[in-house]
Amino acid sequence: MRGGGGRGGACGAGWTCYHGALDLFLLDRTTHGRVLHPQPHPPDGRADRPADGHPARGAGEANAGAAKTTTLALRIAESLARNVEPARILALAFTPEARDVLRQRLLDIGVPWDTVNQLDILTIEDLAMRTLAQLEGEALRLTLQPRRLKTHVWRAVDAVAAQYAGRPGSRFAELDLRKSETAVSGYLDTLLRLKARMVLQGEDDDDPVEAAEVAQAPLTDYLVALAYETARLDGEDRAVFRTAFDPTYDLARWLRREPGCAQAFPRYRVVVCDELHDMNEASFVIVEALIRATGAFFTGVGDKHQVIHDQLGASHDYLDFRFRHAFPALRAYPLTTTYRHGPHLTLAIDALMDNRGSSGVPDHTEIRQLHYDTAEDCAQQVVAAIKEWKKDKRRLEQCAVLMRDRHQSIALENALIEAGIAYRVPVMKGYLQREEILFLRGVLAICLGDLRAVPSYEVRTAIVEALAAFAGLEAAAGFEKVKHDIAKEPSLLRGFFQGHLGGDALADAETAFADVMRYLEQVPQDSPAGEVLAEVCRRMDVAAVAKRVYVNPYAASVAARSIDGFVAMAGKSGLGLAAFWKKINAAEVFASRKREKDFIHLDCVADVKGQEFGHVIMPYLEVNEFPNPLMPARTERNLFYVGVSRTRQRLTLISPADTERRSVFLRQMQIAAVAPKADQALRQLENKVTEERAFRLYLSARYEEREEVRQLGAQFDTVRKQWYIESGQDTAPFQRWL
Ligand SMILES: Nc1ncnc2c1ncn2[C@@H]1O[C@H](COP(=O)(O)OP(=O)(O)OP(=O)(O)O)[C@@H](O)[C@H]1O
Repeated sequence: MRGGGGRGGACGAGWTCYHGALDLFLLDRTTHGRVLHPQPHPPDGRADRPADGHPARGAGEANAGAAKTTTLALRIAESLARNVEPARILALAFTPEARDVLRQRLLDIGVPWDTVNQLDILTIEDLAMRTLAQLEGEALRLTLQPRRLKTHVWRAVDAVAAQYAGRPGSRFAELDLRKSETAVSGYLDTLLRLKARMVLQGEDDDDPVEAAEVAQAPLTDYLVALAYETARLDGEDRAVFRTAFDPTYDLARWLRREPGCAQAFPRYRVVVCDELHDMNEASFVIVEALIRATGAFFTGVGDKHQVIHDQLGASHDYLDFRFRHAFPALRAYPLTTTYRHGPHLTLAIDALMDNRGSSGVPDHTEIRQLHYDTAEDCAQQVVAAIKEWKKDKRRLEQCAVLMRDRHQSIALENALIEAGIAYRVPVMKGYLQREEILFLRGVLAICLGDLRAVPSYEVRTAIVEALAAFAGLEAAAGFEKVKHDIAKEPSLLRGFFQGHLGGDALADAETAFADVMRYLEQVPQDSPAGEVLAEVCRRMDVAAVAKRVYVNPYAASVAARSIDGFVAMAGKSGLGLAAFWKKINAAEVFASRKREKDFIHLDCVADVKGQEFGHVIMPYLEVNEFPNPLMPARTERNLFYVGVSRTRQRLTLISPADTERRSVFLRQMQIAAVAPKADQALRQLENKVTEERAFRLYLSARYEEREEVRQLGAQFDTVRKQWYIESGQDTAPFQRWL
């Protein structure tokens, strides 16, 4: 049973390596973050050993890269080595990205593929869906888009109006009931917060005025939330519809009401949970019930500075005291040394977060700063930073461009395409495939009568969907079928939308799309693309349409900025409609080509939690971009921290040439001020390594030779990622690697 996956040079050996790595990890007293063990003994009853022997500290210091995920992977590997069946091990995370990183880390430390596949590695939402399906006897279906929830919110508003409003002298007389896009978004935000915190009472329970006060929600929002939930649950246990997070909430409700439901959880013996800083009340109810019902040995890790989902009720309270309160036998171990980057970045991050951490990596992690005047200039700097990395003979796949938001990707993607640099966009779609841009592509396709030029069937379908969403036609009868018909036979596109011109759907639509269609009918095909798209946006008042489509003002503002960027790009290209259409379709072919190597990652910071890259490039570090003024200041700082702390070897920060316009975070990192202290810390680490080297002989063995050297008695240095033998050891068997 040998390790299947793994990065070149990482542990990569089989079972015994788990013990080797685990022992090394446990004996090393410089680890980081926070590890919680509610039960004192692992499954086989052997006394558990603390990560660093320290008693729990009050608030718990935490840094990124302090081996939290690795600790969980090792805990699982250790359990497997002690013959716990894989099917009785559960690894939990809060986001799909964190779940995938945990899975990859197991492969990295050498757990074989087939064993990893037998483990349950789930998000809490996955677990909730699976358990609810079992309790309810059928698979769950989710409604995912907020705009589809709008009618439910409107009905809830009507229900509240019918029940309370206008009662003279009543304390409900001043209810502020509205149905605008902004109001709907506000109601949905409050609803999510109330559910995440589990503070929404039943309709017949307490006095709603008092309940709203306790829940710290405006009375109107609270009543709308109550009416919405009453309709969603239809007075029954089973939900009439569910959107994201509802499975977690519904399972938590079941468990509170009928604790016996917890018997539906499989009989896990070992449960680990990553990113506990993302925990909210509903998730906590589930995890607590799971631990109690199964009696599993639990290990959880978290870092309070990585709380970026506070709109979902995430809080470090769970990490700090809720677990301790629920499980008095819990033991907490601080993890305070990062193994991801050297002291220069560690100390700059400490200055940013007002934290005290240290580094265990004897390397000078470079922090480079570049500056720009315009968005395009910034994108060119990104290209230059990538080329420099390549020139230094580093792998492109180790390079990630991390943005605050997706609207920034237009200039970046164009610059990458122009420079012939391949890129991957794992969570965030490339800009050409995002809904608001698909809408504009749809406009071009109608104008030129050339949807056929889009090679992918899925993208053609998505274009028709986006056009319908922006035109307010999604709900038109038979649209589902029509959408696929058009994708199969692209020539139907124009006719479909023209068909609505004289008819009722478009004429009555709340958007000005009918006017746009009439404009497109007569626009000359050799018109400049930028002008046509700008006119379409003006006629439609596209910012207002984005608010209707995306409901949430923040999401709408990002979409509107994305559209502005695309129209500006069309204008700057100076191309006519046909030439611009050809150019973007060719760009899409380039961007969506599948590649196994020689590509960089392009993603939003919020979506790369848990991951790490050799070179992190953070562009557009300017006022009004990062921090984003629409979001809470603390969350923005945490998000920036998540971004910079993904770095292993090099961090490139790109900000405006004008110092006034630079992001406040750059100043807060105090990069120059901490450098002398970092130099000193680095020297100490290097001395330590030199001392260790006096006792170690490092081997030049390659990854493929790991088994051979291991069997001959070599050991693996996880920091240097290199095999070695002790100085007194017989060197004869190792001559060819010395
Ligand atoms: N004992 C160790 N010695 C050397 N390297 C280690 C050790 N433990 C972990 N690492 C390496 O340190 C890096 C960071 O580890 P890991 O991803 O587990 O940290 P984390 O605390 O989960 O990070 P984050 O929360 O920021 O995502 C990884 O590359 C891992 O292989």
